[in-house]
Amino acid sequence: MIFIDTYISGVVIVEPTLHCDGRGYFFESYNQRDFAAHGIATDFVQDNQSQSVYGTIRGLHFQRGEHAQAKYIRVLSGRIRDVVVDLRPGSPSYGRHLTVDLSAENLRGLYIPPGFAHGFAVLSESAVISYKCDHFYCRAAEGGIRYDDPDLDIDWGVPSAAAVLSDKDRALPSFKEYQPCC
Ligand SMILES: Cc1cn([C@H]2C[C@H](O)[C@@H](COP(=O)(O)OP(=O)(O)O[C@H]3O[C@H](C)C(=O)[C@H](O)[C@H]3O)O2)c(=O)[nH]c1=O
Repeated sequence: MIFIDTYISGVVIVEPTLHCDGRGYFFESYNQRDFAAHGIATDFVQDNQSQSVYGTIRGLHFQRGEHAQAKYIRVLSGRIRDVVVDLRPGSPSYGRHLTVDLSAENLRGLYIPPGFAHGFAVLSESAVISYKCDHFYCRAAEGGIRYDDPDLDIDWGVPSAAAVLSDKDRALPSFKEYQPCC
């Protein structure tokens, strides 16, 4: 697998090595040794999977403090625009965001270290994503920032009239209002 560093330190695109033959293809979708060789120590404890219809925006979410999660996201079907916002105190890219389109066609994965708000928008009719987390879900530690925050000004690739969000996400605070600590 090939690791592509991005302009936000620690956020890495992962391109698998495909092995094709007359039956189809095979690739290693995750390899702890290869991640470590790229300087990414991983100890994932939970796998998540979600399916969403076109226009769904899930996020921007994070877990606070000791519950902060590193994630490794892949798309099993469809296409998404994945978005990360750097919330790491003191980071030179604090408050900057990165968008990466991931799909079942490009097979790209995205590794996100702890300290980021994460979300994605579904650009295809439907999308199924699968992602690894290195800390367990903790509802009490959940936080978030609204997807349409004017300061972040994120292009989700979905017209706002088509956006499908949970009530929880519609009620998230702005970047200015969110409380980063603890
Ligand atoms: C995240 C999570 C949720 N849940 C339960 C809680 C709710 O009853 C239900 C749906 O949760 P939620 O609406 O928070 O799901 P998403 O909007 O997909 O949240 C995720 O969206 C963005 C993209 C993320 O990166 C996070 O992993 C996560 O916040 O699943 C669990 O049981 N375990 C979990 O790990």
